[in-house]
Amino acid sequence: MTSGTTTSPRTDAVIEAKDVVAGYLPGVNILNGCSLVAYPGEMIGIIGPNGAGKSTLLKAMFGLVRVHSGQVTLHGKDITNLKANRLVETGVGFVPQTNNVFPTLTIEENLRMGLFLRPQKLTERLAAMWDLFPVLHDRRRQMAGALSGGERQSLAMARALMMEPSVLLLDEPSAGLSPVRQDETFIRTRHINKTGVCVVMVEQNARRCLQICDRGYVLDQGRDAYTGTGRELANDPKVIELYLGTLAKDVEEARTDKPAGHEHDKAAGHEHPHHQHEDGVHTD
Ligand SMILES: Nc1ncnc2c1ncn2[C@@H]1O[C@H](COP(=O)(O)OP(=O)(O)OP(=O)(O)O)[C@@H](O)[C@H]1O
Repeated sequence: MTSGTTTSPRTDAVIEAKDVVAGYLPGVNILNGCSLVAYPGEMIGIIGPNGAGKSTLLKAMFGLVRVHSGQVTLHGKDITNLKANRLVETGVGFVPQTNNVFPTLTIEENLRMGLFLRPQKLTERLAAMWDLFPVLHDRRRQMAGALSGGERQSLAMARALMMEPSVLLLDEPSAGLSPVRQDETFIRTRHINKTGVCVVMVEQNARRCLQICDRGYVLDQGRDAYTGTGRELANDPKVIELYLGTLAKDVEEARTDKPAGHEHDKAAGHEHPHHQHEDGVHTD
């Protein structure tokens, strides 16, 4: 567990935001020196109180909110304030929370739109998406507007994946879904992550987010207040006081492989190695 701005000796970051100061209006900063790093293969969750700047951080990483100072890098290359189309070309995929599909286009047309920068790979990428999302293949000629919330979320992710991004930025993928569909979305996201795509997602469902992600960031007032594994965050008294409330107990109860006699591990800082189920759900 670290507190405040994170620095790391590692040099293999996939995407990194360093001390980002950003906002929507001149003179009004929403992010006040916010940092986040995602390493190869990681799935990162961003949680925090309402208005903390979680979505703004994702948007700043995707060039949708002006970064006034600080830097965003992809594989060490500066991508700060690049336009969204350049970022997509470079390897960043972004799925906004709403309006993330073209409702009057078919599912297949939506996926074609996702690859308009590289049409020569269409057949190959469509096949990969049908593999990942069989339900989309079955309904490929239907209008996207006819999809359920969970299916639409799948299509939005598939569209972003058409360009084979190094990192997928997801803004509240479980928003508006029933608990069952939320869980399917989390597990599907973990599955996508296991195909080699780094995932950074903002989530309101902090409990589930901390269970399934490799690491989390707790944002507060536009800063990365805390970072650590889900278990570290869920058990940190300061994080609980700031945001989580009774969450630590919930996360602990969700453990299915809790061996007898390991009660001391519940204390923050007594980490033991992760155990991971095939669906990617951490249960340590
Ligand atoms: N387009 C915008 N123009 C001006 N201010 C905005 C805009 N979008 C967000 N804000 C402001 O930025 C602040 C942070 O918003 P943001 O959506 O990043 O928070 P969040 O942590 O994602 O919150 P929530 O959990 O409620 O979605 C809020 O005070 C919000 O009012």
